[in-house]
Amino acid sequence: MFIPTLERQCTSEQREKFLPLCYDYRIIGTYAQTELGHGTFLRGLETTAHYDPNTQEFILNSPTISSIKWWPGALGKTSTHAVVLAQLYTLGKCHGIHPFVVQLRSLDDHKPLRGITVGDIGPKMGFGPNDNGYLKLHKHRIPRTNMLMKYSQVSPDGTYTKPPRSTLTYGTMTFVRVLIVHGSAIALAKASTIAIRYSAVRRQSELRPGEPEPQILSYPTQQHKLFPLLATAYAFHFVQLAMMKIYTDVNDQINNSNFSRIQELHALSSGLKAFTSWVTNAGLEVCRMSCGGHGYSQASGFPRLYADFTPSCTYEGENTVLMLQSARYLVKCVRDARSGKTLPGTVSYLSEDVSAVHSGGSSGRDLSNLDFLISLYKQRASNQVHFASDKVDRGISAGMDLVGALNSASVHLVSAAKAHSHYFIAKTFVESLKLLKASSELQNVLHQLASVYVFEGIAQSSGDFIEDYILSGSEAKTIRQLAVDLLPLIRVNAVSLVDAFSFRDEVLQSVLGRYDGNVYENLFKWAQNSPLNKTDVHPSYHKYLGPLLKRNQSKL
Ligand SMILES: CCC/C=C/C(=O)SCCNC(=O)CCNC(=O)[C@H](O)C(C)(C)COP(=O)([O-])OP(=O)([O-])OC[C@H]1O[C@@H](n2cnc3c(N)ncnc32)[C@H](O)[C@@H]1OP(=O)([O-])[O-]
Ligand SMILES: Cc1cc2nc3c(=O)[nH]c(=O)nc-3n(C[C@H](O)[C@H](O)[C@H](O)COP(=O)(O)OP(=O)(O)OC[C@H]3O[C@@H](n4cnc5c(N)ncnc54)[C@H](O)[C@@H]3O)c2cc1C
Repeated sequence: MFIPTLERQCTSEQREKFLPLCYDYRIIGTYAQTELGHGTFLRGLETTAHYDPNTQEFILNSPTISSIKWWPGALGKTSTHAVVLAQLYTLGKCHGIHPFVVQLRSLDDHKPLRGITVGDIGPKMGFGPNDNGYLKLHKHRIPRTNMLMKYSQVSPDGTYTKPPRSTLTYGTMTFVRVLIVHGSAIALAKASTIAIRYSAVRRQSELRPGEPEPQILSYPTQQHKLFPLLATAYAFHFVQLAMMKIYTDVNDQINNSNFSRIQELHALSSGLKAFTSWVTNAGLEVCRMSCGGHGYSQASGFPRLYADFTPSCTYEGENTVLMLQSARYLVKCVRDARSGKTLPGTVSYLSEDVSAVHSGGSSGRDLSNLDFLISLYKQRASNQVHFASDKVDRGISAGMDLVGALNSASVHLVSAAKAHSHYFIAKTFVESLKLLKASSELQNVLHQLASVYVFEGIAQSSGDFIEDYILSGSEAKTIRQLAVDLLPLIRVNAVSLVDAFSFRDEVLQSVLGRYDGNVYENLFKWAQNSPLNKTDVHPSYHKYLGPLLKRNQSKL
């Protein structure tokens, strides 16, 4: 996050000064925003940067315990520098949070500089090798030119020039949220690879006495746990490509001083970051449990995969908070549509009339037709956004201010943003396959995956579709069965579909997910390396167990 911030928020002189140092690893940096007291509420950050025109320096200070920076990755022991987000004061006025490059440690002996107290925050649930750190600043002075000034400036006499948009400071977070959509796709692909390969190796239970034990991958229930997640990993792959394309397009526009799509990008990236990381987080646990007892061993790779992935739901914007950000934009779009404004691409459907139950056009309600089903996802998203939006309007009519009305409708707003994100993902998956240049055999296999994704998505949220009369109960049941019918077809290619992710064994770090399938022999080898097995008789025997056993035996 250090380098992306410099790349986005430096002036050209600052780029020339800082970036070569970073690219050559002459300095190592971190992004220090979150404090003990505040992570989500950025306006509440307490670190201050007071400008002193006499020396042309900023004085950085952590005025309270709650203002100590807390969590930044590699801050504790590794980083020599940080981008510190602090409340800017100049000529007696506060101008909100701004980014400052702060040197933390000497480049000669790595000792913290005067005015800097820095350290590691202690062990976490995962991320063991990362020294997430704390930082307390005591009247620490930095040159004026260390404030990142691409968008807002403080001139030598202290005059402040505000940015064209205050949220441009948040640009790095948007970028990393887009990367987390990609990270979700990767994590789910890894977990599916481990679980599906292992399920092809593992045999368990005789269906009928005397029959060979089937591979557990042959059980429909096992397929029903894993194949929708495999399909989801593929869906997330295509959606992260689409998200990155939108990000790049909007970022290019921003670089040309066109800020018209910032809000759309913020809403979409926030919704997709939250949706994909929540689904992946839950999916990793399903994959682990689908491997039975061995899934609980560190040898499976799941404990580390889960512990390292799960903070994705929290960092870079806590998921509920981001869903609310996304919903806030959707509500605004409903208002804009009602007042006759044209809505941008990803939300244009909110101005369509989807209130009538969809007839399905000339082909009728063909429940296996993906285009038809995507139109039902659209209808569900639109209904939920309008429902939540109406709740907000009713709150305002009842005398609440906008903030109060949004807060009181927030449970519905989160559902609406989830439905919007789900529609975007399902639509993107189906549309991406249409554009893919692939053999008809491959298209066929990918179509099966897209179908199971779309069918299962409806089956798992059937209440939403039935509540709003988008589907009848019997239609929802039919779609649930269509998903089940696909499982044996996907079974044929399941191992190839995870092999296609092409994770090397060193990357998966899983005995269960080994490419060669040689699981049992390697589990046995892995266990030999347990520290407890260094000696045949463990030292604890001599200290505790031996005396206990001997004392009790002598009583006999
Ligand atoms: C590997 C990773 C390691 C992890 C690293 C980290 O975690 S690093 C730490 C990561 N930390 C976090 O991620 C912290 C999470 N917190 C935040 O990002 C924000 O403070 C907030 C989103 C909660 C908004 O707070 P708020 O309610 O106080 O509101 P406000 O006054 O701030 O904004 C008002 C207006 O700004 C709009 N807008 C907001 N963001 C963006 C954006 N990115 N783009 C464009 N626009 C944006 C918003 O829509 C609204 O527009 P409107 O409706 O007025 O037209
Ligand atoms: C592994 C890891 C790495 C990190 N790396 C960095 C880093 O490099 N740099 C950095 O600066 N930070 C980093 N962070 C900090 C991270 O960005 C914050 O923890 C995150 O943004 C969440 O903020 P919070 O901790 O204040 O959560 P809180 O906001 O306190 O969330 C707690 C609960 O309150 C709810 N809540 C909060 N506000 C609202 C609201 N307005 N409406 C409804 N519900 C609300 C949330 O939904 C949640 O359930 C890291 C964190 C972790 C875990």
